[in-house]
Amino acid sequence: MTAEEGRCAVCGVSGGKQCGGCQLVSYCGRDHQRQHWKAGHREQCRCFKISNNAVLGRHLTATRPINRGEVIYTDTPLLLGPKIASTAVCLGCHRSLAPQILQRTTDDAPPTDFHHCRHCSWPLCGPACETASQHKDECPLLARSSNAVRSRIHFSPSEPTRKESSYCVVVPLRALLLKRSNPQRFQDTFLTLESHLETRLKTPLYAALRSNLVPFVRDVLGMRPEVTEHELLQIAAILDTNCYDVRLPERDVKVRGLYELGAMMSHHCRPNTKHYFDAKLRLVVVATVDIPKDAVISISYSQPLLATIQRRYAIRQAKCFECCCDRCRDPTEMGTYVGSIICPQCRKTKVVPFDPLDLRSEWQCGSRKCSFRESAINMVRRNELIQATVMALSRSPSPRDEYERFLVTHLGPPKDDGDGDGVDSGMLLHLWNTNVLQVKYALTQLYHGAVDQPEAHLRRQVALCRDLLEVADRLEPGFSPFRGKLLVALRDALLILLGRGEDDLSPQAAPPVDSNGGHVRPTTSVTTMAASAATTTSKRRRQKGRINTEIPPNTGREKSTTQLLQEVEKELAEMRKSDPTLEQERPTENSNTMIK
Ligand SMILES: C[S@@+](CC[C@H](N)C(=O)[O-])C[C@H]1O[C@@H](n2cnc3c(N)ncnc32)[C@H](O)[C@@H]1O
Repeated sequence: MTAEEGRCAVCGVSGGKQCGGCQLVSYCGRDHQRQHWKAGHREQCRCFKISNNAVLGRHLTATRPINRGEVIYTDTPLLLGPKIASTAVCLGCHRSLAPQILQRTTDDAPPTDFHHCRHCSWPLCGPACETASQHKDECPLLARSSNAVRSRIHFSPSEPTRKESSYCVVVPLRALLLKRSNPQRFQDTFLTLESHLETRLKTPLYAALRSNLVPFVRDVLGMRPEVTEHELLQIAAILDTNCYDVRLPERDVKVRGLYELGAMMSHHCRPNTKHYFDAKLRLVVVATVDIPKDAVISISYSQPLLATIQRRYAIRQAKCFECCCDRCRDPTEMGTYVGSIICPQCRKTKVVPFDPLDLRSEWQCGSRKCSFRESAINMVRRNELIQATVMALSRSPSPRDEYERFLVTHLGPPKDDGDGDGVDSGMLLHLWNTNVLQVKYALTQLYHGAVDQPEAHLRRQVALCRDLLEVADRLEPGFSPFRGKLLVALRDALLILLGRGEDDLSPQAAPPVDSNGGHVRPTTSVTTMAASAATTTSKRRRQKGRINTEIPPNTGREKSTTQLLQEVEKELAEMRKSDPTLEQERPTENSNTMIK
């Protein structure tokens, strides 16, 4: 009985009230609605359905309009366990093991080894985890590998977070245990998931799995009668195509999880949902924007600040398909030009791909008056060089200062090269180029946190967050994790500024470079120069109506600290309602340049 027919799902009488959850069934009144709920609608009541088409395969579509912030579903893991290469992790509770030893280590108590399970020898946090539900069924099988594992996984003081590839056997083994305990579910759910096995078999990873995973499971663990080589590799491929990285900040580790509904989510580079994992490691999917009825419900398998070539490459490698979403098809990437550089020939306009979906397609200067052309491969090489520089900076002893220097070097302090356009012609990056964005985002995480920061740093943080929020609005709008993290960083900087009585955010109110009252560390000149370079260059370019004209002016610049803080707090309060993890992860000095 459908809502359209308007008849009560229980008694068939003309009913006036629709189920608010799915809007697919109607009731004559509350009693029958309750009765129907208990009789099974509880499990069926969803705001989405599984659809299928030639491009996406199976995917989720909305069966009614879904509001921004609504939880779309919560999904329990079908399988969970260590990643293919993992730092030492407890197979019982999935806690990282090295931090526990390091905490106990003192001058008097030198580092020891992990606790090794008394039955199978695999490392665990302690005796209690030997009988944990995750571990107890696999333990007798893993015991057959005890000699090999003891010599391979042990605590190494010089490399406490070394990744160990032996962990690649654990989740496939757990899949085989599912096959034993629930053959129907294994057959009907697990084995129907997409694997891209044929493509994966041609990769070096699968060559390695064939020579490591297969003999380990079939010969060492003695499962030859239960599983063929083909089935084992298919299991590995299904896991690689469908697993989520489950970040467990409080356990200091990332594991992989397979979720039945989660595995039905298709990808979009500008997704309409986000997800988090609750205390029971369930996957919770939340709408980040309003989703109309019948729209595809998507997540992103990638990172928003990567350029199209980089995202498509990463997706092809990890998930074996070519993304052709709106953002990938748009040479300007929703007006952000994340993958572009400024034309090395005319220095006035950005270089964009002729066909962003074709790697053989040329890139060309956006100006019709300029003849500059470059192959995609050369664009990739240029980008890789800059990327390598950024990666090196992230490993330097003082990444924050190095990042600021990078911005000064690549965006340039405002200096005129004399050609009359007010723009330094040496600089090929622009304010929203992928490398610049990665560096700016890393800076927001590095500036975040210290209450005793100099005012110049706080103002810099505010400016960086507001700039990146404009990017977020184009690339991951609404309640996205990217916007959430920026809003939290912005809120904290504004709170400190306000606490110091600084209610004026206009550039004129910023302290001059040389009069910081002893607050500012030697890095300030770089900070201030970078901030000033970014705003002035951008202003000049906008005024010139050429480079960066597509970047809208920061209209909120004149707002007072109080006003801006109120707006940010309001949005965060809305976001928090459906995402308790919003403020969970605090940045550290090691925050890298990637968002997820
Ligand atoms: C997690 S699964 C999603 C469910 C899968 N479509 C199915 O039918 O089982 C991921 C796979 O779905 C397909 N897929 C997801 N998003 C896609 C997209 N935007 N374009 C093309 N294929 C996509 C790819 O084959 C990808 O490897």
